[in-house]
Amino acid sequence: KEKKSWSLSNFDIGRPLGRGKFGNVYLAREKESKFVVALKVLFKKQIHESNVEHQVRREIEIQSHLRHPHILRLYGYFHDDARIYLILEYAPKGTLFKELQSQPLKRFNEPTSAIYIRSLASALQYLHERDVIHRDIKPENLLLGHKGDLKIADFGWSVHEPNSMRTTLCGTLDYLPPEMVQGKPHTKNVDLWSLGVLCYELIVGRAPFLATDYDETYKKIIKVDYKLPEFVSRAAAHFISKLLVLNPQQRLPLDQVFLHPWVAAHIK
Ligand SMILES: Cc1cc(Nc2nc(/C=C/c3ccccc3)nc3cc(N4CCN(C)CC4)ccc23)n[nH]1
Repeated sequence: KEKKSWSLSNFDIGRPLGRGKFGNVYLAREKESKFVVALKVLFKKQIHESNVEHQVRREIEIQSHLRHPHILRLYGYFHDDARIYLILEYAPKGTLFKELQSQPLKRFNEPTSAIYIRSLASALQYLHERDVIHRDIKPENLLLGHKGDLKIADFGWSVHEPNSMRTTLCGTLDYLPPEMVQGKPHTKNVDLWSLGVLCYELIVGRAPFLATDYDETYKKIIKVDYKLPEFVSRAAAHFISKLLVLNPQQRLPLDQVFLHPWVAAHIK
């Protein structure tokens, strides 16, 4: 069917949901259908100045063709002279980052964590089958649908949550694998490392290579220097140790992730 062309006049704009480097994300509603969406506004000037036009085009091209329950939908886009607007799926339960912070112990129990990890692994498998890699899977970029189900939302460009200290404090090194922090070419196995980092963070409540400064974090990443607290089960510890592996080729492949006892044990 013919793609409808959208414009700002089709939408009622609601509250801002978050602030990005290239613009903000707003709650919005399409006037005719009353369909609620998230409208991501990117400023052409800033995109041009940061020379990321190609990246924005790539993001739009890739994300608009993806259809998976754990990947946030991009329904369409439009632009005016100053801005590009992305019409995105609205995830009503916010970011996993906020959900993690709202936990009494700032961490999830292992069954909950395993369900999040399993959802992510199925989204990554879908992406890898389509040769799409390196989706920024840190908690700030993961949203929760109305059933609390995970959605990878690739906000892409160094986004600053309204009050998440992380982006300012530790920068984005936390989730990057050794091959990326050393500027080597990266393969889809970077996502396996990030899955391990996320798993650690959900269960422990902080990133495995967290350090006071950039260089400290860098050194810990390239030495794969992390410790697991006592309360982490042996099955979880084993699972994490199979993903946080220096050599990208030796990381547990996604089809093995689903078979690992720690992940398989918590299938409802
Ligand atoms: C694209 C998108 C966002 C989205 N939903 C939401 N995004 C963001 C924060 C978004 C954001 C955007 C840019 C930079 C940083 C954060 N925060 C949200 C917070 C929400 N609430 C309602 C539920 N509360 C428990 C927490 C606060 C709900 C939806 C949110 N659906 N689709």
